[in-house]
Order: sequence, then structure tokens, then C-alpha cells
Amino acid sequence: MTQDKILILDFGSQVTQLIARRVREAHVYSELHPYDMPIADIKAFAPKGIILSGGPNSVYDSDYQADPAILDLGVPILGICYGMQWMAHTLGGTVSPGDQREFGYARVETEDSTLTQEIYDDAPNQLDVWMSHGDKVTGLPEGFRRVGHTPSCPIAIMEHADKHLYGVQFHPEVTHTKQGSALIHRFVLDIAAAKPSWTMPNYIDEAVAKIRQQVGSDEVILGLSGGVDSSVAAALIHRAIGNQLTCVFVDHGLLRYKEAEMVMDMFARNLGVNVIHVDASGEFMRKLAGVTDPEQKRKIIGAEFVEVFQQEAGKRQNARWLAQGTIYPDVIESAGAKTNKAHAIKSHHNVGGLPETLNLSLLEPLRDLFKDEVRQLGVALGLPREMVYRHPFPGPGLGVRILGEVKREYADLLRRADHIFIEELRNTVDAEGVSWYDNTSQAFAVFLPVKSVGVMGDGRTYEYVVALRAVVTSDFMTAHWAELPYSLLGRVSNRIINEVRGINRVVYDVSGKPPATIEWE
Ligand SMILES: Nc1ncnc2c1ncn2[C@@H]1O[C@H](COP(=O)(O)OP(=O)(O)OP(=O)(O)O)[C@@H](O)[C@H]1O
Ligand SMILES: O=c1[nH]c(=O)c2[nH+]cn([C@@H]3O[C@H](COP(=O)(O)O)[C@@H](O)[C@H]3O)c2[nH]1
Ligand SMILES: NC(=O)CC[C@H](N)C(=O)O
Ligand SMILES: [Mg+2]
Repeated sequence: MTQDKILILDFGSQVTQLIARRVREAHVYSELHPYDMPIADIKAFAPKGIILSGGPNSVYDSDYQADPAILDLGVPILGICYGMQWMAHTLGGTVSPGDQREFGYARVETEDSTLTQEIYDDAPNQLDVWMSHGDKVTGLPEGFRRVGHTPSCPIAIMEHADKHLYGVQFHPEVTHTKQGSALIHRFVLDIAAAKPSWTMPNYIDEAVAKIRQQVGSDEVILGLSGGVDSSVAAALIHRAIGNQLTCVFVDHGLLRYKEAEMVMDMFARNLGVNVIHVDASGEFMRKLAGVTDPEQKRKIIGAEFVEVFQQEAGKRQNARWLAQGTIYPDVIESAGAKTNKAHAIKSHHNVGGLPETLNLSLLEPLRDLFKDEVRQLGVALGLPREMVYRHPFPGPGLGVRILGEVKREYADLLRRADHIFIEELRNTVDAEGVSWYDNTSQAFAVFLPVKSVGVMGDGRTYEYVVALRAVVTSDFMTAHWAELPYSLLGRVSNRIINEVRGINRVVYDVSGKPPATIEWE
């Protein structure tokens, strides 16, 4: 790649990904690597600037040390929190444990500084920042100046303008730091002088060329779900290699209302992409019969997906590649998952874990992109906005939204209830053209296999319950339940009970994540 790049060295902060996003928002390409990336690799990467992340440790008793040689590369460096402390400590300054932790909002008074020039909002020499630290820099390394402080943090910003080394104790990458984005852009564009050439049209040209070169005249198979990631991957690969791409769309009987028609319409008929529609619902339903345990259900669905893929790939001799819609957060999270022993809450389905006998190499053209970039790419490739801005839909589909045993009858009821909910959310468009569908990150209905008593048309009913779930979240790791208007909930409830025979009660889920999760299984 010929563009200017920013390297982010990760010391283990919870918010390192946000640094990469802020840099990319300045249209500069950035990558995140572990703090101990070898210096030879750093030189080969040839960054225009380096940003050191925060981290949970204390520099004076931690193994989390980067190679000090990075400080002599002549490349501008911005250290954030632990990153600043590491720089100070390594260059002979002093870092001490504070008597109290500082967490949350703080106002930084700044002095004349190269870093903070031109980033103020209204009041000059004042920044509204978010802090999260216990240690602080109490003695500057040689050649550095203090250019910012708060009442409890004597050195909140330090700089060595000649060497282009900068440190901030606060977190400019989080949105709570009001001038944070501007500060990161100042560092990236002015100080590191990176050219802002990371744009979608440029990206498409490069990605297309790369795919053509990688694949040659081989055939590529891609699992198409109708979701955002696999759809955008399909459109991009199709742009690169046309008919050498074959998509496999698996109908497991647990898809949303008219999903299969929608996917075939869009990809096969409108975009001219080869799509094989495999109706495997019979097989999936048979395997799921009698199974009530959520983890077991997930495993059965995952294994069955692999089975279908294997059958389809086996039918084509020239198929040497399996394409996936893996995106950058997936890459970062699976790298993290290797090192931390977090509890497995749910086994997430994906097409990964395919058997070696399949003999396909992986093609993952979206693995450098964040979800919002994937969406921009989708629009730039000509996919309709309403498809690209859809809520995510899990691979196991309605299988994890029907509690306990999965039955066709339940899936049919749930599909219709879910469709009514989504339709009503989309119908609430305000003056700016924004609906409650846009204002929620994920919304769906859940089927509860319990019956309750109702009365309709003077008669007794004894039917199933549907729960509505709608959440607001930016990363799906934590989420708030959406405060949907009562009138909207009322309309949805009325329509479901009137239109879906077999359901006589609708409830709304008001649990956050944590302690609940977004899906019910
Ligand atoms: N019904 C399906 N048929 C074929 N492949 C599928 C199906 N469901 C899921 N997959 C595969 O599993 C992958 C992971 O699914 P995941 O839901 O994470 O991504 P997505 O569906 O592409 O996007 P989104 O996150 O917007 O739903 C998909 O990219 C796709 O390759
Ligand atoms: O592709 C997927 N395969 C899965 O097996 C799976 N399980 C959960 N999800 C999605 O992940 C996000 C977080 O969900 P939870 O809070 O329920 O864990 C939500 O967006 C869920 O829809 C999945 N996506
Ligand atoms: N957020 C951080 O980088 C914290 C750095 C260090 N662990 C401290 O408490 O000061
Ligand atoms: Mg999906």
C-alpha cells in the first residue's frame, strides 16, 4: 500500500480501537499492533507517526515495555496515558503512584504548545478531557516542557517539540474529551504530516487490484448471509473477479421474513452475482429436534453450516478460496482472545473452524476495516443504503431467538411478529428522515414457548408470548435497552396480537448488557 500510515502500539487499554478510528476519521490509514512489535517490523511498516496507547499496568513495575529504539527513529510519537508514562520513564523522567486515582472529567489549562495549537473550541488554553489513571509523571525527562496541567495532575501534557515527542495524561480518543478528535488530527495531519488519502474510492481500487492478484484465475466461494459484512465482501469481490465468485446462501429455516427472496433479488437478479440458494431447512430442523440447550443448539447449527459448505465446495474443482466478511474488530478480538482467558458466554457461530479437508485458502478483503467503513464501502459499491445500514443478524438466526426447542411452527410465528416490529420501527420517520430503526442498533422479537391466557372477541385464548428487544450500543459489548415511545410499543403489540394468530401477549425487554446479553440465548 502506498499511503501514509500511523502505527498504534497497544499497551492493553480497553479503548485502543478508538485511537485507530479517530486516525482513520482523519482519512489516514492506521494499524494496531502489540506494544512489543519488533523494531525491524516497525521500520518495515514505515509509519509517519506512532501513537502509544494507555494500559492497565504501572510502568515502574511492568513487563509492558516497548523497544526504546522507537524514540530514536525520528518519527513523531504521541503517548497517551500509560504511553506517556512509558515515554517519560524510559527517557529518564519520573513516574509516581498518585495518592488518589483520577477518573472522569477534568479541565486542563494549557500553555503555549505545538500539540494543542488550533484545537480549542471556545476558550483558548483550556481543554475538557477525560482522565483514567492512578500514576502520573512527576519529573520531566530532559528536553521536555510541561505544556498542560490540572489541579491534581501537574503534568497533563508534555512535549519535546524538536524531537516531535508528545505525551498526554488524558484520553483524546474517547468522545468525552471534547477536543480529542482535533488533537489526534493535529498530531496525525500537521505534526506527523500524513497525507489524508485513506478514502473509499482509493480503497476500492487497491482492494480490487489486490484480490485479482491474489486469486488469479481460481474460483472463490463465499458464504452469503444477507448481513452487512458478507454482502459488502460479495459486492467487492464480484467487482474484482466477476463470475469467478460463487456465493452460497444457506436457508436454515431460521431466517428473517422474506430474507431468502431479498438476498436472491438483490444479488442474483440485480447485481448479477452467482448465488446458490441451498434450502437446508429440513436437515437443520431434523438435527435440532428435541434439543433445548442453547450451547448445544449453537454447536449443531455451526456444524451443519460447515456440512453444507463442504458439500457445495466439493462440487467445484477450481474452487481454491473461501471468502469471509471478517472485519477489523474480529481480527483484534480474536488476537485478544488468544491471550486472555475470558469466560466463554456464548460460542459464536461463524464459518471459521472449517475442516482442513476442505483445502481452501481464506480470502478476507474487509479485514482492515471497521464496521462504519464497511458500510461506506458498501454504499460506494452501489449496494442500497437500507441493506448496508441493516441491524446485524446472528448466524444461528431465529435459532437463538426461539427459547428452548426449535420448531418450524415457532419460527413461522416469530418471523411474522419480528417483521411487524421492524416494519413499525421503520415507519416512525421524523422530519430529518431518521426512524427508530436508525436510532436503535439492533431490534428483534423473541419467541417464548410458554402460553398465557387472554380474551379476544369475548372468547378465551391460550397462546404463546413474544418479547420485543431493542438496544442501543456502539460496540455490542455493552448495551442499553432502547427507550422506545409507549405509543410505538402499543402499536406493535396490537398488530402482533391481531395479525399473528397463536400469539396473545407481547412484552418488552428492559434489561441492559451486562447483566443480560443482547440475544436471549
Ligand atoms: N445463512 C447463511 N448462509 C451463508 N453464510 C452465512 C449465513 N449466515 C452466516 N453466514 C456466514 O457467517 C459469517 C458471519 O456472520 P455474521 O452475522 O457475523 O456476519 P454478516 O452476516 O456478514 O454481517 P452482520 O454482522 O451484519 O450480520 C457471514 O459473513 C457469512 O459468511
Ligand atoms: O454472527 C453471529 N453469530 C453468533 O453466533 C452470534 N451470537 C450473538 N451474535 C451477535 O453478537 C452481538 C452480541 O450478542 P450477545 O450480547 O447476545 O452476546 C449481537 O449483535 C448478536 O446478534 C452473534 N453473531
Ligand atoms: N489508562 C491508563 O493508561 C492508566 C495508566 C496507569 N495504569 C495508571 O493508572 O496511571
Ligand atoms: Mg449476520
